[in-house]
Amino acid sequence: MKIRDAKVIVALDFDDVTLANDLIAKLDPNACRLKIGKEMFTYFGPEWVKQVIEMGFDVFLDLKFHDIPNTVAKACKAAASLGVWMVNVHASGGEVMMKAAKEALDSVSGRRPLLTAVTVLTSMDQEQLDAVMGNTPIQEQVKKLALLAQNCGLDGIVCSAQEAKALRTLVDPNFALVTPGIRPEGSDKGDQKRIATPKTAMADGVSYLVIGRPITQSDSPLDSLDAINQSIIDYLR
Ligand SMILES: O=C(O)c1cc(=O)[nH]c(=O)n1[C@@H]1O[C@H](COP(=O)(O)O)[C@@H](O)[C@H]1O
Repeated sequence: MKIRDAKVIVALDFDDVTLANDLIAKLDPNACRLKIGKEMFTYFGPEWVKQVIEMGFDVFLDLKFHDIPNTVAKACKAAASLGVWMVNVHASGGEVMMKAAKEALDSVSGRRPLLTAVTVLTSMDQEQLDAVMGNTPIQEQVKKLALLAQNCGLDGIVCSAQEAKALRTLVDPNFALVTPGIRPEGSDKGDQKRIATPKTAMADGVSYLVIGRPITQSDSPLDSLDAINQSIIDYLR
């Protein structure tokens, strides 16, 4: 199924590159984008990332950089050299770090990856956030980091779809809301806490839906992706 400007980013969290490549070979770059995260990058490295990009896919390199500004800036530049479509940092790294990342990407020649910032991980609920942050409501923390990221010139944030509706009234219309924790009706939550269905996420204004296990671990990943894309098309109609 081909859809224009694919909204689904399939999270490839495999420890076996053959399994990942088998799935990628069946996927259509017009029907989804791909996310390569810490596990696969650590096992299979930048050359494999380049191979996936050469197959025509937009790749979100999800390494969630969080370090001193100089280190994060250089890491972002390294990510850009691979030709990735999107790269992310942790917004809690702060203003100086995010601006350094943005400046580093602005200085690269050719296509510059989108730069997004993780706000509050979708695996966290209020109780977990309280344990690290004191008593700040999740929604408020996400809003604060979203505005900080936007003011630093980033292209968007990673948040849960549960915050999307409120954020849409706050951030620029083209500021990307990238939302993991997407669970089609009836699928297993796993370790995700702040979840939403693809349809609700779209209705609440998200830009991209990051979906891993509900697709990659399903009996028929292609059918699962098609069903999600169809629900998005139905919503957009
Ligand atoms: O940055 C991310 O992509 C991310 C941020 C976040 O807050 N929560 C989150 O789940 N992710 C990633 O999104 C993917 C979600 O995968 P599933 O839970 O299998 O759908 C994983 O690869 C996570 O690393």
